[in-house]
Amino acid sequence: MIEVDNLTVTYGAFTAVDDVTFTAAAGRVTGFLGPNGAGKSTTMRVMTGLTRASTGHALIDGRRFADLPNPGREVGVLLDASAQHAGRTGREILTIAQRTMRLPSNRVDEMLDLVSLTGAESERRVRNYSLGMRQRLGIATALLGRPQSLILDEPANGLDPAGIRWMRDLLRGFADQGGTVLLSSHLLHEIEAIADDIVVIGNGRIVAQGTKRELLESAGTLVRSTDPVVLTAALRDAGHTAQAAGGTASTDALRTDASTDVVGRVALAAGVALTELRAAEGAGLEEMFLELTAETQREGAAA
Ligand SMILES: Nc1ncnc2c1ncn2[C@@H]1O[C@H](COP(=O)(O)OP(=O)(O)OP(=O)(O)O)[C@@H](O)[C@H]1O
Repeated sequence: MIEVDNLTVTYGAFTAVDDVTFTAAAGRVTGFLGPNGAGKSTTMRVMTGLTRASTGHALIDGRRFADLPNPGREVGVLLDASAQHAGRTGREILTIAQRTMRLPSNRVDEMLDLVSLTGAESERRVRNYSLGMRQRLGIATALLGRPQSLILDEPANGLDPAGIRWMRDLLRGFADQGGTVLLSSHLLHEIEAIADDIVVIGNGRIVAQGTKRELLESAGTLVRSTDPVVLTAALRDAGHTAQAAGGTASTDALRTDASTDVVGRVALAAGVALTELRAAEGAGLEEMFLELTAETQREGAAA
C-alpha cells in the first residue's frame, strides 16, 4: 500500500503539490491522472525519496522510501526510462541492479524474457534503444526485486499498441496477485482501460478521486438536442445541473445530473427534440477529466 498524507511541495513561492492525500491500495491498480505540470511526477519523486516534501509525507507499506533497507525489493520504480545509463547495455543495467539488490543472477534472464527483450537486444547499448525498448527495460528493472509495489510514471510512453496491451496485462496480473500499482498518465484512455481506482490532479491539487466506477457514474447523463439553451434552462428549472459537456460552450452536448428518463420528460415538456441521450459513461472519462481540469489546463487557462 502507498499512502500520501497532506503532501505539499513548494519551490520558492511556487506550490507544485498542494496538500495532496490519497492511498493506492494493495491488489488494485491506481491511476494518477492529470494534465501536464499537474504535479504527478513531483508526487512520485517524493514517494521515491528524490524530492523532499515541504510538509506531509508519502509512505510505502508504512515506511518512507529512505527508511527501506533494500528498496528495490519493496517497491519497483520507473520514473524516467531515458534516465538509464546510455553507454551500458540493457543486460548490464539489469545485472548491476540484480547485484545491488543481492538477487540470484538468473533473475536477469527471467526479466529479459518477461519484457520480451531478445538476447541480441539485451547486448545493445541503451543509447541505441527505442523509447519503447527503454520502457521495457525500465519495467524489467522495476520488477527485478519482486517488489510488492510499483510506482510507474507514464509507463505506456513510447509503447506501441501491442506493447500497451502487454503492459496492461502485466500490471493487471501484478495487482491480481496482491501487489500495489500506482501509475501516472495524461493518457486518459490508458488509465480508463487499466485502473481500478483513479486520482485526478490539477494544478497540484486533487480534483477527484474514487473507484473508476464511481467516477464514471458521477459523470451523469449526456444529451444533445436541437436547442441546448432552452434545454439547459428547463433542466435547471427542474432542479438539475446542466452544463456544456467537456467544459466548453461550443458544443450542443450537455451534461446533467438528471437521469435519462428525466431528461426525456423535461425535454418533451419544453418542446425540445433530443438527438442523443445516454449515460455519460459511454463518453468515457475524458470528458469528465477535461471538465474537472478545465480551469487547471494550460489550454483552458490561455483561452
Ligand atoms: N525543481 C523544480 N523547480 C521548480 N519547479 C518545479 C521543479 N520541479 C517541478 N516543478 C514544477 O512543478 C509543477 C509540477 O511538475 P510535475 O513534473 O510534477 O508535473 P506532471 O504532472 O508530472 O506533468 P507531466 O505530465 O508534464 O509530466 C510544474 O509546474 C513544474 O514546472
